[in-house]
Amino acid sequence: MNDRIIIIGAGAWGDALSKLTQINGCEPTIWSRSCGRVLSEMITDRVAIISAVSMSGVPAIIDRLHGAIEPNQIIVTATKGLDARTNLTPAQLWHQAFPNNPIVVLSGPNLSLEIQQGLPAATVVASHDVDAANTIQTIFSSPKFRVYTNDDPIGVELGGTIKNVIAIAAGTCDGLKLGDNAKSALLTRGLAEIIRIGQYWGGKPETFYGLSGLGDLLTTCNSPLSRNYQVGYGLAQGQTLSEVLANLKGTAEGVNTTKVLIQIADSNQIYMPITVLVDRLLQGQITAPEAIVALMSRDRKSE
Ligand SMILES: NC(=O)c1ccc[n+]([C@@H]2O[C@H](COP(=O)([O-])OP(=O)(O)OC[C@H]3O[C@@H](n4cnc5c(N)ncnc54)[C@H](O)[C@@H]3O)[C@@H](O)[C@H]2O)c1
Ligand SMILES: O=P(O)(O)OC[C@H](O)CO
Repeated sequence: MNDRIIIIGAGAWGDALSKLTQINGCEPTIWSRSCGRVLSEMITDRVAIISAVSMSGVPAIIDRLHGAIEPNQIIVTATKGLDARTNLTPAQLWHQAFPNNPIVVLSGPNLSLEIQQGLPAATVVASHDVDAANTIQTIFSSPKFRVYTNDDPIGVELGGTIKNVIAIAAGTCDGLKLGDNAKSALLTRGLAEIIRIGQYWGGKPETFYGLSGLGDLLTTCNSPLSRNYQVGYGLAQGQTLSEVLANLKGTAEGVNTTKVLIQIADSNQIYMPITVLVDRLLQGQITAPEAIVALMSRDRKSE
């Protein structure tokens, strides 16, 4: 299987995933927009096609691959975002375009810099196709990377995606130096919010307590390496969103994910108080201290 993997996207995550497969003796081909080669010509005979592009690039990559993928090829999506045009997840977009292919979602608490440094980590590969999940587990498993299979791809995908919104809130909380009590309250209520909308979308509640939900929430909300956390931290310092994004290395998917979540929550009456305030903060309609006051002064309720 040495050279039969292709990774699409040479950003921070595509590079880290490539390194993980190399530990197992794979020699993956990496495709990026700037490599000068035709993607559809490079996927012939690949066992797995691994997409690690940011959300904004997923529709364009799918377009490039139309008519080129064989039904037995496994599509792995490692993107953590939501499509602003359709409100679909990346795995749903891939499935819509390639309904006969096995789709595997790869997601977990996986900061790329720590993985590049050779530090240990764990992740989840989720699919309705057990054989496909097992194949991807074998490709990535190593003493540095523990890979669990899972049969709830939508739950795994949404955990890793929605936590980015809570990570923006967590960065804001730390930027304002609100302390550990406030942070724990935010993360716990943030998880409740993730489960509420995640279940509506079809995810299993227990999935959100696993690595791709709670696990990734803890990593992203506690690490200054997280770009989403950095967005919240910068806003708490009084920077505008444009100023924060201008200095950010790479993509903070939570910014666009917030917009999509607000639309879904609004049209389905799903209560998402943290997401609503993150949205208002990102839009510059409210300051970080005002967002905290608004969160704390809501109507009393039971847990
Ligand atoms: N960096 C991490 O620690 C990490 C970990 C897990 C998951 N992710 C997720 O992986 C995805 C990519 O993250 P990243 O950190 O590599 O981001 P990045 O900003 O470093 O890289 C994004 C990549 O997507 C490519 N891309 C964007 N639009 C494209 C298009 N239209 N056509 C072709 N390629 C396009 C870019 O060229 C680049 O290679 C995100 O959804 C992110 O949430 C990142
Ligand atoms: O840098 P972020 O905020 O995109 O976080 C990276 C990963 O999602 C952490 O698992």
